[in-house]
Amino acid sequence: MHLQLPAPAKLNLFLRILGRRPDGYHELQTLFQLLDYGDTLHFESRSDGALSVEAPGLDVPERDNLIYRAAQLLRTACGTAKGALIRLEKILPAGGGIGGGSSDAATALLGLNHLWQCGLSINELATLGRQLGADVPVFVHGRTALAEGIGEHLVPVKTAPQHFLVLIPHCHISTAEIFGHARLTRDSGAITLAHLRDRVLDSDWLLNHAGNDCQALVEELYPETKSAREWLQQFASAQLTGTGACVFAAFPTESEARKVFEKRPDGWQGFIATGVDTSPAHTALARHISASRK
Ligand SMILES: C[C@@](CO)(OP(=O)(O)O)[C@H](O)COP(=O)(O)OP(=O)(O)OC[C@H]1O[C@@H](n2ccc(N)nc2=O)[C@H](O)[C@@H]1O
Ligand SMILES: Nc1ncnc2c1ncn2[C@@H]1O[C@H](COP(=O)(O)OP(=O)(O)O)[C@@H](O)[C@H]1O
Repeated sequence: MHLQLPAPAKLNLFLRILGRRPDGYHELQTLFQLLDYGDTLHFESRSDGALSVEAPGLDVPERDNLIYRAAQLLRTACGTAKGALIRLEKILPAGGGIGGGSSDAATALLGLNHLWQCGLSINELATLGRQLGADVPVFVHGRTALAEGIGEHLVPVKTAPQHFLVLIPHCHISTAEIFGHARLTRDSGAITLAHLRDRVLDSDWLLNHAGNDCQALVEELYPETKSAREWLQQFASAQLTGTGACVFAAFPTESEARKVFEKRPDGWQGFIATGVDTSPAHTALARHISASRK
């Protein structure tokens, strides 16, 4: 059987760091905005039980690929000896703060749970995904959401329809490096969830008041992220996503976003994407399941 599923990117429309836990992880408040843009995974089931992941262009050994690790975890959890060939069409930059690796892992869990008929619930898949990274559960649940804890307490929200211009500076930023840095702001006051929920439709409030606590440090360590944000800031409020490196701004229409994108300096990379409430991976899997029942 062949199955093709998207692995969408996310943006952190704001990111507040409330403190550090004894295990070194940080308590956050963030808004994960899912996008209609991302990688694609192609799955083929294999009868010989072998598992392989092809990821042309991605400089990660096969066994370290989050897709491979997700597949192994799922095989153990559901006690199957079935195999698969998974091919990754990678367009999201690694270390960009847009969740590419985490989303690939989540799509692998969703796709293989179906292909291998494991029958795990979304909550069970999210718990497995958490072992791979703090960002994996939001992609498994597949809803744009406010997140607390280390990103695992999720409250789905609807955001204003928006088109995002995302710039990809030429640097790869390690999440662990930023969270381990002595000068990271990690004492933001918590905002109550109800208060946050009232403001998710207000993009100016999000960008101007909620902010991203990683941004000042990341801009100091990686000045190319600052140059990208300052350039974008000429046209709309612009901000870093996650621990970087990507920066983004929101526009009411796609054509406004595109007009600004076309003005970017030579050699600058990026993309335009629309915010979505539901993950395209969930939509595509539901469509596949309903088509195969006919
Ligand atoms: C903070 C976010 C916001 O989206 O940054 P980005 O990676 O997207 O930039 C994510 O939640 C990251 O999630 P993810 O990239 O899956 O993180 P993990 O692999 O679990 O952790 C990488 C490292 O970051 C640190 N870390 C991560 C999440 C967190 N809430 N507190 C932390 O201190 C830990 O040091 C950990 O060793
Ligand atoms: N399928 C994958 N796609 C991208 N990165 C992966 C993948 N599997 C493992 N990785 C590793 O995970 C790291 C973080 O990737 P990614 O999730 O794209 O960045 P970020 O957390 O900044 O959004 C990469 O630098 C890479 O070493």
